[in-house]
Amino acid sequence: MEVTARAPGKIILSGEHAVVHGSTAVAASINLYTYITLRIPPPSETNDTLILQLKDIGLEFSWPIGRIKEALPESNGLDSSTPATCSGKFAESISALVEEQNIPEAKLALASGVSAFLWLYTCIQGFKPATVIITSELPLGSGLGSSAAICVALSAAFLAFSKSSSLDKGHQGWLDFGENELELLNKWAFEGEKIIHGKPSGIDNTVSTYGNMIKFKSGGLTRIKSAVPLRMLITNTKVGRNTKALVAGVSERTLRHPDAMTSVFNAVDSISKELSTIIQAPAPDDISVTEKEEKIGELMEMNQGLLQCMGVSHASIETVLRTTLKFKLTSKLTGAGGGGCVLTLLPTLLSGTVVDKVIAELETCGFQCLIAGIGGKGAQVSFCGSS
Ligand SMILES: Nc1ncnc2c1ncn2[C@@H]1O[C@H](COP(=O)(O)OP(=O)(O)O)[C@@H](O)[C@H]1O
Ligand SMILES: C[C@@](O)(CCOP(=O)(O)O)CC(=O)O
Ligand SMILES: [Mg+2]
Repeated sequence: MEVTARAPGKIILSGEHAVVHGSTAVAASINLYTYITLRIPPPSETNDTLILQLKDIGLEFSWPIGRIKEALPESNGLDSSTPATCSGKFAESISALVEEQNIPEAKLALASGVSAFLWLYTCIQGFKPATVIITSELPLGSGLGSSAAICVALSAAFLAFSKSSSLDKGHQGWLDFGENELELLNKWAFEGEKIIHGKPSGIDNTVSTYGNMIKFKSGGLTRIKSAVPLRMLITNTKVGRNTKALVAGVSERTLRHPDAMTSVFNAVDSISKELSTIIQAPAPDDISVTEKEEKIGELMEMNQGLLQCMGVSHASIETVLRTTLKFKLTSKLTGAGGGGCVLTLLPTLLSGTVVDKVIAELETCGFQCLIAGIGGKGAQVSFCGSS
């Protein structure tokens, strides 16, 4: 039996970090995906191992099923239709299973992703031998939601073969999940994100699960649709950072300055609500499109200022802001900040020559630029390999 699942990365148009503290945020999926292939051998095969291959990273991990049973005896009693949190004893046992794999020092950041894999696999699939292969088009730890995409794709692949799945296994090509199944896989993915992020808001796994564009607040989503296509340049500063540490840093600042930070979060909430209204408003002609884009740019600039207040900007991000401003373009960081990726709004009437010049200047700083498609499909599976 074999299934491949895919889940997209995302950009946050406004509201990162503040969304962890209850503010509204707006996010969209992008057309870069993480793929998970799950191969369950037939019962006649005697291989009694769980294998995890990180294809593009060139690493393979494996655990004898007996070792997993010994470390996590209780996880088999969990029910795949009731998402469970990996805490206390479970978290210690998962860490021990990951430590035994001796992940190379330089790749230790992967440990939390491997932990999320083990948790989701044992809870949803139990103690079956299998091979799980991960590939990703997303840069890891750059603000494009690779952690959420892996958790959503893992949950999608594992749930596709769970007892409760009603998916048509004879379907050719990519298959969408039904509403109830999406809700369940989003909840499982959130449990995986908790292992990687500590205190995620849930926006990343939600937009990766449902795709398109969403407004998100305190765990609740509203699907939104942009009335005009949005074009964003994504610049990867290639400065590595870790979402968990940045989220914790903002929480510590909030403890030190609760009143000031509450005001910052309230301002972000207003920005996100206004942004979502503007994005959805019809723009019948070029003038109204331009006016709309100017407002979006201004709101992005205001959000960036507030992200600086939260302490999550970085010298590399400031370099991108200064460079794009020379071309009268507005930018903001996206995701957790501290390096990672920056979004630059590319107005509809901006000429291709200017775009090329901005990209060339950013690339001379050592950054990497891409223009991703915004707002595609969310989690999907294919029972006959990827298509
Ligand atoms: N393809 C993958 N394979 C293994 N781990 C992954 C993969 N994608 C993401 N992860 C996990 O997610 C972490 C990055 O998540 P995070 O710091 O939230 O940044 P982002 O979500 O913006 O990429 C990685 O360090 C790793 O633990
Ligand atoms: C900073 C935050 O708002 C987004 C983090 O996104 P990313 O992991 O940097 O892609 C955290 C969250 O909402 O869980
Ligand atoms: Mg993440």
